[in-house]
Order: sequence, then C-alpha cells, then structure tokens
Amino acid sequence: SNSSACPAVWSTIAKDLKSSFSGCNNNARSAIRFAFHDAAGYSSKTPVYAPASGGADGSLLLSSEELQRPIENPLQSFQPWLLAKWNQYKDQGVGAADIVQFAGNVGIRSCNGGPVVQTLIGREDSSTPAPDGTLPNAFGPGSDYETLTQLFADKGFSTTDLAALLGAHTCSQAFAARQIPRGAAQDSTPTTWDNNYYQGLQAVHQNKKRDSNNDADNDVADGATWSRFGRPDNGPGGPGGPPGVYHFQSDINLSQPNTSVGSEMQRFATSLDGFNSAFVDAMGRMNLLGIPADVVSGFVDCTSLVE
Ligand code: HEM
Repeated sequence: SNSSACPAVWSTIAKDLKSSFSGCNNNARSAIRFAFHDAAGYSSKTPVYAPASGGADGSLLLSSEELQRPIENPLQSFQPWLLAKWNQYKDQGVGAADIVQFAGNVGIRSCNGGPVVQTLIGREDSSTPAPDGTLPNAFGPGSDYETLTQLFADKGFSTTDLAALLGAHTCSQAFAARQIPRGAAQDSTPTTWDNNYYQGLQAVHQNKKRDSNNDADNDVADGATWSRFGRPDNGPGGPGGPPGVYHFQSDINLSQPNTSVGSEMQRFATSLDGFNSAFVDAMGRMNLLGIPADVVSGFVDCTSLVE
C-alpha cells in the first residue's frame, strides 16, 4: 500500500468525522461497532463470493435485510447517519465499505487514548446481505466460551486476537440489550480507551472466587441470574446508585481465568500497551476481512488521516 496515493477527499472526510465523533460520543461508538459488524459477516464456513464473502464489503450500510436482523440492534438508528455521510462523498469516488471501516477507525481514535489502526482504502462494495449467523451473541445461546472462540477462529482470529478485540468494550454502552439497564456501560470510563474493562472483569471473577458459597449478595456467585452480578463493580454507581458497569454474559464467559482468552484478558488488565498493540494488529485485519490478499496489496494507505 501507498500512503502518498490516499485520495484528497479522505482528508475532508477525516475532518468531518473527527468533529462528528468528538468526545467518543454515541455516533463514534456506534461507528466502531458498525465497522465490526460489517466486517465480521465473513466466515470461512460460509460460501466464498465476491468481493469479500460478506466481510468488509459495506453490506451492512447497503442492505436493509442485513441491517434489520435483531443482532444489529440498535445500529438501525445509526445507519441513516452514516449513509447520509456516504451519500455526501460517494460522487468523489468514496466507497461504502471504505467509509464504514474508516469511520470505525476514526471512532476508535476519537476516544481518549484511542489507538491508531492502520487504515487502508480501496474496497469493493456489495449490497448482498452477509450470511446470517456470523455475529456473536452476548446473552443466552451462543454466548458460551466454546461457541464464541470457534466463531472468531472461523474469521481467522486467534484467542489473543479475540481477547484484544473485546477490549473495544472499553468504550461501549448497551442500548438494545434487554438484560441490562438501557445505556449501561461495560467499563467505568466509557469515553476513555483504557484497560478498565479488563480490570472490571477480573474483579468479577475475583468476587466469584471469594464468594463461592454465598449467593446472598449481588455478585457472580452462582452465575444464576447474571444481571444480579452485573452490578457496577468499579463504576460510578455502586449498588443502588445510577447505572454503572454491567457486563455481558459473553464477556464474563470469555474472561474466565485458566482459559486461553481469559489469560490474555488478564494480561491486558495489567498492560495497556499490550492491549493496544494486540488490538491494533487484530483490528487492522478485521478491517479487511474476506478480501483476498492480492486485492489488499493494491489498496492505498490513509492511516495518517486517522492520527
Ligand atoms: C463476543 C464478541 C462480542 C459480543 C457478544 C458483543 C456484543 C455487544 C453488545 C450486545 C453490545 C450492546 C449493543 C446495544 O445493546 O446497544 C455491544 C456494544 C458494542 N460493541 Fe460489542 N460485542 C462483541 C465484540 C465486539 C468487538 C470485536 C468490537 C469492536 C472491535 C465491539 C465493539 C462494540 C462497541 C464499540 C459497542 C458500543 C456501541 C455503543 O456504545 O453504542 N464489540 N457489543
């Protein structure tokens, strides 16, 4: 890839999106999840088709069938905003798949401490809905450790990659998940990109160990109703306070100590640099999911605009 070839229009888009995403706001966080959900439509277990087998092809922006799936909730309210942005620039040769991933990377960077992910441009678009069933569940069936590690392995991600990618929940809030209060965050500082997310999950497992014989209080004890232990652990609320930190069942399952994902998450809880370098590596590949390597080699590098 060639950075001098990054088309000028992307400078305008970078300025536009940076101001729209300022402070790691709702649109910034939605853009990060939107990029993930567009790209992660790829799986080695589904049929190969051009241009990206359901991966980073813009289909989440272009296919209403894909967008309407419940797993996308509540991105249906963000998509029109991003579509309008794309409509504003598409006559200047801007692709839908490219703007989706570019916006995700600007979103990450807009969070306080957010890293710079390599940002390549040149994708082909597709309005074919990605294969269904390729995205992870946070609660209930499919949110278990085995299913989720296999799901990500099928996209080419190792357990280290998965541990790092989950760290995006350093800046997540949940608005659609009915199992937790609306707007609840997954770490205590949702506009800051840090490793508190991992620390909070460590605390959950610590509490579980400490309290394995006692189910009388609000913790992970018996894992019966996870929302009872989804209390703010190091968050602004504390029991009885305003909504603070609520964990997804998937995040708790994947962070179990003595598992390969869990031990990497434990490492990231104590190493912000370790988290960021693993995240940048995995997210750079997420951005390109399903696109053949020989096609990627012709892409141009617009990373400097994200910095
Ligand atoms: C096992 C894997 C994952 C599961 C089960 C999962 C699930 C979820 C769920 C249920 C929400 C809340 C949606 C809502 O109710 O509004 C969410 C939010 C979010 N997720 Fe994930 N996620 C996973 C991995 C990832 C990855 C790999 C990324 C990005 C690299 C990511 C980025 C985000 C972001 C930024 C939000 C916040 C959106 C907002 O604040 O509006 N997630 N995720």
